[in-house]
Amino acid sequence: MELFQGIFDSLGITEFVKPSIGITDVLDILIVAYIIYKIIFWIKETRAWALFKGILVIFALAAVASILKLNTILWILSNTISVGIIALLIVFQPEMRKALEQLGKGKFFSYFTRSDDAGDEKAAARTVDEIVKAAGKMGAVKTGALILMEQEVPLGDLERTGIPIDAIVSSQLLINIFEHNTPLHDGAVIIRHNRVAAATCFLPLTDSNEVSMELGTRHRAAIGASEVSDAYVIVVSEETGKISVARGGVLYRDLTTEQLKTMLSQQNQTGRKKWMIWKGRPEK
Ligand SMILES: Nc1ncnc2c1ncn2[C@@H]1O[C@H](COP(=O)(O)OP(=O)(O)OP(=O)(O)O)[C@@H](O)[C@H]1O
Repeated sequence: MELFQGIFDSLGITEFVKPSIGITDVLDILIVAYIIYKIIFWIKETRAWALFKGILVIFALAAVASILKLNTILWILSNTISVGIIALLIVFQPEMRKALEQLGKGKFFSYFTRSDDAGDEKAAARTVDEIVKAAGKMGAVKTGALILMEQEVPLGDLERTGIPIDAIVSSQLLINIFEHNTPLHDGAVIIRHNRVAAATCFLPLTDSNEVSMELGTRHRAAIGASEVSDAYVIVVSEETGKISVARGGVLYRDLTTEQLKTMLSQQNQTGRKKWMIWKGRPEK
């Protein structure tokens, strides 16, 4: 303590106030640390990571400009920062919207809002089987298809661009929907709570320049939809018959039906795990 007092004396601070840390301060620090951790994690998961690195470069530039007293650069930086913040909000509107939706529809609320159908493991497994069967059959005859399986993030906005169906998922229904030259074949099908909610839905196209040039708008729409939601997006290529899945902005290409089934079954397991945590007992 004397050491600190000596330091404070040398700095001209006469009164040394002993800091007091209570349980609320510890809680406060833990919450802030958790929020910062989540934000960094979110940045790394989205397109914001590249932008974040860009911002760091600008900060480094500003520091150098400030040390070297490069007034013109400093003036430009200080006058563009407010415009830059608005531009960030516009560019990352889909990511921010997704983050807020996940917050609102997150684990806590999903426990209370989970419908019986969604919790029905058998129905979910049957849905996966029907989708896999349909994808395999459509791939074999090169019928193009685009199917979204809704997860936590609601797809209401995308659903409203299509035609409501509200029917139990079956491979026959899916094959029929995507049959060439039929009224419902264009666009995407949305599956919610093991039911076909809508068809002919229009999805946002990704603007990522990392997407292979050989992929057309169906695949770009699949990636785009997976960027703005946590849906599993299944694509069957009309050109090659190959099956792909887009998830979190990543396209997993050229999957076998077994791989597709394994991938789609993961969502059931995630749901089951959540159920176990909240209920405190294993699901049968
Ligand atoms: N934004 C969109 N939302 C929903 N569906 C779309 C969208 N864009 C294209 N599609 C669907 O994709 C079809 C066109 O696919 P296109 O040939 O351009 O893509 P592709 O990725 O090369 O797929 P494929 O390998 O099946 O040819 C359209 O007829 C339509 O059904």
